[in-house]
Amino acid sequence: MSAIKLGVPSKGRLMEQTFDWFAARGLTLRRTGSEREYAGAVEGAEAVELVLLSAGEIPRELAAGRIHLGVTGSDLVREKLADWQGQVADLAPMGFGHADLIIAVPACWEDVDTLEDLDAAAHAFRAAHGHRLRIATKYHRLLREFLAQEGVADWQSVDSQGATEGTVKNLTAEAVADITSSGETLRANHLKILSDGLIHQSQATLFAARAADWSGLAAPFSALCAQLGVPVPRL
Ligand SMILES: Nc1ncnc2c1ncn2[C@@H]1O[C@H](COP(=O)(O)OP(=O)(O)OP(=O)(O)O)[C@@H](O)[C@H]1O
Ligand SMILES: O=P(O)(O)OC[C@H]1O[C@H](OP(=O)(O)OP(=O)(O)O)[C@H](O)[C@@H]1O
Repeated sequence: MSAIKLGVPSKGRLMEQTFDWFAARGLTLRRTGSEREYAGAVEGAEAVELVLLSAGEIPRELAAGRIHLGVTGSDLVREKLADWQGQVADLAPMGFGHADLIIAVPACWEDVDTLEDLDAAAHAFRAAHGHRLRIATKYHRLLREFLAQEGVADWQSVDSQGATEGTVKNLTAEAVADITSSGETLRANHLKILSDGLIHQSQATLFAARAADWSGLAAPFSALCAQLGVPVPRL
């Protein structure tokens, strides 16, 4: 018999809080095998199979229909999938994994507090240096869409897959677009958030894949949605 494949983050706080969220709804998810083996089991629901994946890969697995359901950050789905709403249905915000995707600039840039100021600074920067102001990020799509919508021009993104706040000190970027939760990393790196520089408020979210093969799964899926207390989406 086919089963509903549920993809969840394979490690860390996101995995533990995901397990807790399902446990509160009567579903026991657990890792099986050795501590390092990415195998899992589900108890308490019919025809649900656990797939442990990197949080960053869950959007792609959903889009490809290789998993039916997936838990990951709402930021990652928006960043990794073009037309994300055409590819997945948003079933439930889960109330953890909160983080803000923001734009920050050096704290010593006294004249730059807003996106309008950033736009002016970017024009001045290009005139002075002959190349565009660099914003380091791993959220290229969200940053591009946000700044286009807000009318900021004359900037370029540079890729940074980690330690993004360090790029300004290392002189590989003038500004950053990254996730923050406590704000400690920004403060420690002498960066300040633009007052209107909030791109997305992210949290862990349960998504359903439109491209997955749902044939024969309508009954277990309805039962699962009822158990989780979420409406059955139109896929
Ligand atoms: N400091 C933070 N506080 C809260 N949430 C965070 C923080 N940093 C990242 N997140 C969120 O955690 C999720 C996973 O982030 P990220 O892609 O960095 O995963 P990772 O831990 O590097 O895992 P993997 O490499 O397995 O994908 C994202 O949705 C992100 O918004
Ligand atoms: O506001 P704070 O509470 O200080 O958290 C923000 C930091 O957390 C994340 O990094 P992570 O630890 O995931 O490492 P990364 O640099 O590899 O992304 C994010 O990229 C920030 O660097």
